[in-house]
Amino acid sequence: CLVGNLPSPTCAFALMVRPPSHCMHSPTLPIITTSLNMAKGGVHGKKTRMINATTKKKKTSNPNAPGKHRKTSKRDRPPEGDNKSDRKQSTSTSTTSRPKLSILGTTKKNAPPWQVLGEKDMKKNVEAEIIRRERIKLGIDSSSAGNTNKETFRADVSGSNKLISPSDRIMLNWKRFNPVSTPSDLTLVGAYLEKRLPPSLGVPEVAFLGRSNVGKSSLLNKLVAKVGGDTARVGKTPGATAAVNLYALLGQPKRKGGSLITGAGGAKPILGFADLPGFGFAKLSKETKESVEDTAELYLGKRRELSLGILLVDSRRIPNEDDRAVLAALFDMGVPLIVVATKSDKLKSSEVDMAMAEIRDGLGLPDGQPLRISCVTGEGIRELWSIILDACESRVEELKLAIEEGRDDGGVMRMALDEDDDENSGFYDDYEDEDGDEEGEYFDDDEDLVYDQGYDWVQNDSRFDNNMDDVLDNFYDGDQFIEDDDFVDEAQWSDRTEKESFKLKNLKKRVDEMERRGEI
Ligand SMILES: Nc1nc2c(ncn2[C@@H]2O[C@H](COP(=O)(O)OP(=O)(O)OP(=O)(O)O)[C@@H](O)[C@H]2O)c(=O)[nH]1
Ligand SMILES: [Mg+2]
Repeated sequence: CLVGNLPSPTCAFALMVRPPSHCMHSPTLPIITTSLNMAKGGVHGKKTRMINATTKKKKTSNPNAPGKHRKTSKRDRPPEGDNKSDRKQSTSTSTTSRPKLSILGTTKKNAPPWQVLGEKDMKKNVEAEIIRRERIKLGIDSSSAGNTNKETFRADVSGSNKLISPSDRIMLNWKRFNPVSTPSDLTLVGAYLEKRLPPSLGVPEVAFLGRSNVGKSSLLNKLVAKVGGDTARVGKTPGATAAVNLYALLGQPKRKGGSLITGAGGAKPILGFADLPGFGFAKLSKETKESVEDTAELYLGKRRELSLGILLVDSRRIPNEDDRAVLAALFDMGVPLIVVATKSDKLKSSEVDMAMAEIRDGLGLPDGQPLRISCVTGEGIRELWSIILDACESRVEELKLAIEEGRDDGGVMRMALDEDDDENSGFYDDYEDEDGDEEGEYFDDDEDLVYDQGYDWVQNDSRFDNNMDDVLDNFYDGDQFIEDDDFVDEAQWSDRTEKESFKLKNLKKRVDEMERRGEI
C-alpha cells in the first residue's frame, strides 16, 4: 500500500484510491493519497509513508469465497497488559502473529468477497503510482495526462460543483454543525440484487461497507438525522441489509400553493447513499449471498458517480482478513476510501488509543485513520460530513475534466454537468412525464426496484425456504456479533404507524412479486 499526500492542503480526507477501471485521471494510475486533517482526531500536520508493496503470496484459499463455510473461533485479546475482555477478535489470527498488511499483495485467492487485480497488475499500479508522485513533485499534474499544470486544472473545473448547488452546499455545511435537526429528507430509491444496478441519480454517491452488524445502516441514518421519509433498516441480528439499497438525500423542498411539497416530487436528490450488505452475510441462503456479492461487486466496480467508500470497522474488534480484503478490493476498484471505527461510545476512554492503533495497524492505515464515530454520542459525524463533501466535489471535478478531455461520456451525470443555467436541473428535466409534470415519475419506476428494504423480503423469499441447509451452513456462528441491546436510535424508528405502513408496503410488494413470478 502506498500512502502519500495530496498537494492540496485543504483536502480533509485521508485515503483516496483511483485505479484504472474507475480512473478519470489516467488510464492506468491508482492514486492513494492522504491528507491528515482530522478536526477532532487530534492529528495535526501531514505524514507520508510508503509500505513495501511486495508481499508474500498466501497459500491459503479464500475462506469466504462464495459457497464456502467459514468457521471462526473466539480468541482472547493477546497483547500483554491488555485486560479489556470485552473486546473480541473474530479470526484465528493472533495479533502477534498477524501477517504484515498485504493490501497490494492480496490475490483473488484470499480476497473475499469482491474482485481484486492479479499481482502483476498490482505491481504495475504501484509503479504507476511512484511515477505519478514524481510528476507531482516536479509540478506536473498527472491527473490531466501530464501536460496540464495544477493551476490550469483548477481553472478548467471552476464552477463544476454544480451538482451540489450552492444552496444545497450551504444546507449540507449547516448539517455538519447541526447533525441532529435538519430539514432534508431521505428516500429509498430501491433495493437491488441479481446484478441489477440502481438507476443513476446523476449525483455523487457514497457507499457504506463493512462486516455485518458493524453499524452501516445506523451511520447512514445518523448522517441524515432525518425528520421524515425512509430510514435504513437497522437490526440487532447481522444481515439486516441484504441488497444494495440506494437512498437519495433530497435537497431543498419545493413549494406548491404556499405549502411545502415533501418527498420525491418536491425535492431533487443531492447525494446518493448506497447501504451495502455486510460481509459475513449471516442468515442468507447461498444463492442470495452470491447474488448480493455479485451486485455489490458490480456496483463498486462500475458506478461512475461513486465518490467515496466508507469502510466501517467495529471499534471493539481487531480487523480481520475480510476487512483487509475489502480494503484491497476497493483499492483495486478505484474507490476513494475512508475507514471509520464505529460504536466508539462502547469504549472506555482508557481503551480508545489502543483500539484505534490496533485498527490502524491491522489495516495499514495512515495516521488520522480510522475516524472514530458513534451514532449514540454523534462523535465524528461532522468530520465525516466534511470528508463526504470533499470527496463528492473531487469526484464531480474529475468527472467534468474527464468529459472535457473525452475520456468519459459522463452518462447521466453529464446531463447535470451540461446544465449551465439552473444549477439543480439537468437530470430531472429528462425525467418529465408525458403530461409535463416534473419529476416524481422517476421514483415510481418499479421496473428496477427489486423490493423495498432487502431483509424482510429475503427472509420470506421462497429461495430462502428452499435452501434451509445452505442457510444453516452459512448461519452466523455468533463470533462477530456483539449484543447492542442498550442502543435504539430514535431517528431510526419514528412512530408505530409509520412502521405498520412500512410493513404493509413490503407485504404488497411481496405479493406483487409473487404474482409476477406466477407463484400465486
Ligand atoms: N452502541 C452503539 N450501537 C450501535 C451504533 N451503531 C449501530 N449500533 C447497533 O449495532 C447494531 C447493528 O446496526 P446496523 O446499522 O443494523 O448494522 P449494519 O452494519 O447495517 O448491519 P447489516 O445490515 O447486518 O450488515 C444495531 O443493534 C445498532 O443499534 C453505535 O454507534 N453505538
Ligand atoms: Mg444494514
